[in-house]
Amino acid sequence: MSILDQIIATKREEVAAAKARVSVSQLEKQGYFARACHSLAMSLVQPASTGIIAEFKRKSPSKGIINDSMGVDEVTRGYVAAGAACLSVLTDTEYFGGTYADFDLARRTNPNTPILRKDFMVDEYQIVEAKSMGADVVLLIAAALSPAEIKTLGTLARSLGMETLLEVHDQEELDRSLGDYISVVGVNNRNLKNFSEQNVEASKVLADKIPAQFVKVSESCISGPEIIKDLKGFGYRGFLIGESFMKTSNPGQALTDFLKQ
Ligand SMILES: O=C(O)c1ccccc1NCC(=O)[C@H](O)[C@H](O)COP(=O)(O)O
Repeated sequence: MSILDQIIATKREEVAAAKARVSVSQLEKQGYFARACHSLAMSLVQPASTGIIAEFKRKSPSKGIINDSMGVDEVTRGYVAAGAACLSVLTDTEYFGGTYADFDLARRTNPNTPILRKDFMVDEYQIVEAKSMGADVVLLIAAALSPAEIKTLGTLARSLGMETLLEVHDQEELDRSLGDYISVVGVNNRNLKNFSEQNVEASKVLADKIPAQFVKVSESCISGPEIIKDLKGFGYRGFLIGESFMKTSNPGQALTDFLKQ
């Protein structure tokens, strides 16, 4: 069983437990459910946008502990001050050390910035939950979902006013997953089945395969500003970065330094 299969199996158990605790109709009455969302796509295409989607990430299956000493409020405030176009906040606890409380604090700290709920979405319940948490964008990972599941989850997310970030790693995933329920296409440079790649080749290979109407985002393994310059030449407008910032003692400053070079 790959790590992705393990994560998805755990996620299905967690969702079943969450459904037993809080019903969909309760979710629809609470939190930020009625809030209007910010647009990730619009934020990325602004002429002055940095394109950076800055991630709060404590640990990961590929790297282990990255940063377990800093708070989400301090880190995300630093990211936004440095010019992040969007925040990404992990809500998976088991594998990434994120929590719903992290998301809530990021939302309250940064009311005017789009925030991606970074988790493994496998059930419509999580889409409603994301809206009630105050998410603007949800992630749909093609390696973990069938085309029918992507359509169902994406259609629901869009009907609730959120955007969808479709994540693919190769052309087969891209070709079977696109639809009008997808807002933005992200190429994950990391192969989630075996963590083999540590470069951004996947983004380069897929750049001209992504239809022009979708804003392109490159995700993972972005270790320096020169890589962003290179990817911009391939048409990328968004750059999802976690570890490079989170492994420093001041992630906001690390983003500032990235943007200066
Ligand atoms: O990061 C992992 O090890 C990982 C393992 C299994 C599934 C997903 C995983 N990462 C999710 C991500 O998409 C990254 O957190 C995100 O793109 C930022 O990547 P990085 O800049 O390399 O931290």
